[in-house]
This record gives sequence, C-alpha cells and structure tokens, in this order.
Amino acid sequence: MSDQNYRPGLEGVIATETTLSYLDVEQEQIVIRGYDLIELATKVDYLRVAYLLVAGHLPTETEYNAFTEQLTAEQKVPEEIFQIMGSLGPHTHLMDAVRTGLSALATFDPALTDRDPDNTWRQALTLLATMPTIVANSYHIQNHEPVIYPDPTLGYSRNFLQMITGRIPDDTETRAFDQLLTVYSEHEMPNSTFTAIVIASTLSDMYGALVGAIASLKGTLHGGANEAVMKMLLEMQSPDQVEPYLMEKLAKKERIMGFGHRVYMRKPDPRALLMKESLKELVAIKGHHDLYEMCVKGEEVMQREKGLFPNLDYYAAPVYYLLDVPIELYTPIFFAARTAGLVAHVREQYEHNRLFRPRVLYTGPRNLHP
Ligand SMILES: CC(=O)SCCNC(=O)CCNC(=O)[C@H](O)C(C)(C)COP(=O)(O)OP(=O)(O)OC[C@H]1O[C@@H](n2cnc3c(N)ncnc32)[C@H](O)[C@@H]1OP(=O)(O)O
Ligand SMILES: O=C([O-])CC(=O)C(=O)O
Repeated sequence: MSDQNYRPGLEGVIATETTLSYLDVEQEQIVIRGYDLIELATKVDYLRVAYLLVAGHLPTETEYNAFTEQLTAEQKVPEEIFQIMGSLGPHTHLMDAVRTGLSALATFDPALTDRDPDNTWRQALTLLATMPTIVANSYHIQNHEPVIYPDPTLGYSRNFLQMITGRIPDDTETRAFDQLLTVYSEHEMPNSTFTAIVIASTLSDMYGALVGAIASLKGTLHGGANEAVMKMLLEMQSPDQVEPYLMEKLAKKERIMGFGHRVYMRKPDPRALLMKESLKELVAIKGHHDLYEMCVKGEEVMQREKGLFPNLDYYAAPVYYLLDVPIELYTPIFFAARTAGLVAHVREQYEHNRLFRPRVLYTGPRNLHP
C-alpha cells in the first residue's frame, strides 16, 4: 500500500462529516452548531448548550422546561450501580469507577440496542441526567462516605456541585461551575469522541461508545491533564517557584501539563482565555491571589521558552480548586460535561453510518516460515 496518505496520529486527517462543531483556528473560534462556544458560555447555561448539541437547535422556553423536567426526573440511578462501584478495589481511579458505573447502567436500559432516533434521544437524556450522580458519588463511594443523592429542587449545575461538595453552592460558584461544564461540553473530534464514533460505527450501543470514550479521556495527554495541572500548581507552592520549577522540567525535556494542543498548536485555546477570566473573578471573591499569579507566571514562562499557549485544562484546574472540587474528580467532571457532545456525535454517527476500518503502513517482515 502507498504511504502517501499516512499521517501518524491521524494529524490533520478529516475523519468524518459533522454538523455539530468545528475548531476554526484561524478565526480563534469554536463553532457549535453555528454558534460561538465562548459566546454560548457567557450567555446561556449548560443545559441549553446540551440541548443545542443533541437536538440541533437552542431550546424554546417550553422545550427547555420540558428538558429540565425530564432530566430532573431521571437523576437517580439504581442502587445496584452504587453497590457495584462500592465493590471495586482500593486503588480504583475515579475514571475507572465512573467507567464501571456507566457500563453497569447499560444493563438497566430496556432498549439498549435500539438505534431509532426517539430511543437514542431518550438514552441521551438518561446519560445526561445520571452522569453527575455517578461522577459525584464515585468520590464518596471510594472514600467510604455516604452517597449524596440528587436534590430535584436545585438546577442541574447547582445540584451537580452540591453532590460533590455536600453543600449548596452560591450563585457565583454555580455560574462558574456551569460555565466550566459548558466549555467542556464539546470540542469537535478529540481522541475520546473519535473513540466513541469508531465504536458506534459497528452499530454497538451508545453506552458502550461512551465507556470507550471514558477510557480515552482518562489519559494525561487528553482529559487527565487537568488533574496533573493542579498537582503541579500545588507542588510549585508560590509564584516565585514557578519559573525554576518549569525550567527544571523543560531542561529534562518533560511535558508540562496544560500546555499545547494538537489542533491549536501555536494559537490560544479560546476556552482557556475564558477560564482565566473566571479564575480572576473567583480569586477576587475567594482570595488565593497567589494561585492566579502562579498561573499567569507559568503562562509567561511557557510562551517565552516554548512558544506554547495554555489549553483549557490549565485554567480549568484552579477554577475547580476554588470551587472546592477534589482533584480526583476533575477528569470525571470533564467526562460528565462532555456527555452532551458525545451522545450527539454517537446519534449523528448512527444517522449516516459507515464502519471505520482504516489500513496500515506495514513495516514488519514478509515471507517468513515457521
Ligand atoms: C482538554 C484537552 O484534552 S487539551 C490537551 C490536554 N493535554 C495536555 O495538556 C498534555 C500536555 N500537552 C501535550 O502533551 C501536547 O501538547 C498534546 C498531546 C496535547 C498535543 O501534542 P501533539 O500535537 O502530538 O504535539 P507534539 O507532541 O508533536 O509537540 C510539538 C512540539 O511541542 C512540544 N510540546 C507540546 N506540548 C508540550 C508541553 N505540554 N510541554 C512541553 N513541550 C510540549 C513538543 O515537545 C514538541 O516539541 P519539538 O517539536 O521540539 O519536539
Ligand atoms: O480537542 C482535543 O484534542 C482535546 C480537547 O481540547 C478537548 O477534548 O476538549
């Protein structure tokens, strides 16, 4: 086979057609069904964006009310899910606990393999409704704490955050968390979304596609970077330590988590800019000015030394931190937020399916005999 089409890591390769989203790097815009993601994040809430992704248009007030009512009605998960998650080993990574919880949830779906759009819409709603409950409680279960059940009187994001921290967040915290969910909701064709549509292309079910996506998102080159960023910031301790810390790592040719991006490359990630603003606002209210200063210093050093910009994970990590979210939950929350984009992509894949089955550039031996 000719190697002229071979691109390691499929860099720059167009894998599918979609009406969902597009990274317009030149215009520095993330297009979500025609809208700018950053404008959406500043003007509408996460649930409206989730509806936009799955249904294809922003909801009317009637559609929005019906959507939130349906989600609220489905927030609870069967107790067996918590029991299964509670039976996992002592070293369980929360992404693996969520992966297992989601896998188990599939066994409660009465029409798991029915790909009719009405059924996949129902499944999308179930997944959006239950993911916060599974994600938040993965932490409590692993730490032998009581499960915190969803509170149907709170909105989606406020309820999600209260299930994590055990206290009802104020309006500022709820808004910051909601915005975080929105900027994580969809991002064209990252590794995890690609994994999901590859699985869906075999006509496997939506849950299975998302289970694969979780495994992909766990990696530190992808979603796992946000946890690594926070650990790095805590290790640095103070603004004056940032430069020596980063210079030492760079001298050892280590990757600095939260910087660089396959698509943006040497351009800023618009989501990181919004999260930087969000961090600034939270710091003004909650203190931790040092944290903001450290982040800005890190950005300056990486720009000067490597010409690299921060990605979303770099500024999302300290925002999570100021919202009192345990570090182990940063990546699972990314997954919960991305559920909106993932279910929309899986539904789209079913609508115009073609099995993914690429070829290889074979570099091994030939004509050997046993
Ligand atoms: C929400 C998200 O999932 S965003 C991604 C989150 N992941 C991270 O933050 C992990 C850190 N970043 C990285 O490892 C990379 O930038 C990736 C994986 C995100 C993208 O990588 P790729 O597109 O494969 O870029 P590639 O690895 O070819 O890097 C290009 C150059 O930039 C350097 N580079 C890229 N990112 C980094 C980094 N974070 N730290 C140090 N150097 C870096 C590479 O060493 C390479 O330099 P060279 O040309 O001198 O060898
Ligand atoms: O687009 C990517 O490759 C990774 C990313 O930023 C995301 O999934 O949000």
